[in-house]
Amino acid sequence: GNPWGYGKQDGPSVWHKNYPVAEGDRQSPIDIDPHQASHDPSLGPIVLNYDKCTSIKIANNGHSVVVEFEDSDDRSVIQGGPLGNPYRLKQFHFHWGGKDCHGSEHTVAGNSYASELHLVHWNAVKYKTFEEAATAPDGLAVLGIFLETGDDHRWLHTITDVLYTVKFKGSVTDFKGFNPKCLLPSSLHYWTYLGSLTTPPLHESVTWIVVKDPIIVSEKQLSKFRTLVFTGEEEDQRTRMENNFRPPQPLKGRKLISRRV
Ligand SMILES: CN[C@@H]1CN(c2cccc(OC)c2)S(=O)(=O)c2sc(S(N)(=O)=O)cc21
Ligand SMILES: [Zn+2]
Repeated sequence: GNPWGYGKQDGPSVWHKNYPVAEGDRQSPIDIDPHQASHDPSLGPIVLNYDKCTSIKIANNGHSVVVEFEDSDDRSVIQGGPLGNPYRLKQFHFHWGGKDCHGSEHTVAGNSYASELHLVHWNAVKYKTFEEAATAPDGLAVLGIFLETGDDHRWLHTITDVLYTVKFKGSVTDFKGFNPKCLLPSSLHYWTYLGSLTTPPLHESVTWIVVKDPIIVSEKQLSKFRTLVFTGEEEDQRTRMENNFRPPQPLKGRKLISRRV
């Protein structure tokens, strides 16, 4: 079975037993209090160079649905903002709830969104491999985008229409030609802080960049994520994939910085 999950026995409240860093000083997600954020005028805009990005496959890893990218060169990078150099896009995935009232990992003034999209990037300037970067304090940069329910999202269909092909843990499907730029809101006003992976191994290696404006997706599109299961096809247990989010963690004195566009 899974070494960790989101259930009673293996969920976020017991992760610290196998991953003691869960109680560390820079854990994620956090509750974002917009009034606590300091404005840093020297903080520039986030720049996404995704025009040459190459998506490869979509997979169910038993925790979420993940779209993987070719990351053997600098064809798709994020830079600017708090980042000292370009970080390569490796994958994106989602977290969502069983109902629309919760599902995001970061919260804003205590409020949850229905889902949260994470675009995971790594510092290939300083580190030779993703795995090495994933354990370094400046190794990863994750762009977080909130999803709120409302009208249909015109591009999310490209993903929700193929979710039935990755229903079970371990399933993978070719997924080429998808550019995640179509999943971003128009304004990239963001908050940034130093944190961690929100899943085991919970490495404290992430510069978080959380975009303020949500994208709007329909309840019907979101419900398709809940047709995935945490379990493998060979298992007799079918556990619906939902509520795959970690609750907010203590800020422990960290500075939250905000950048208005
Ligand atoms: C299962 N969860 C993912 C684990 N990953 C991973 C894969 C391979 C090695 C490794 O550490 C050495 C980590 S990851 O870095 O791609 C990320 S980022 C992330 S989130 N929610 O904080 O954005 C979750 C995961
Ligand atoms: Zn995530």
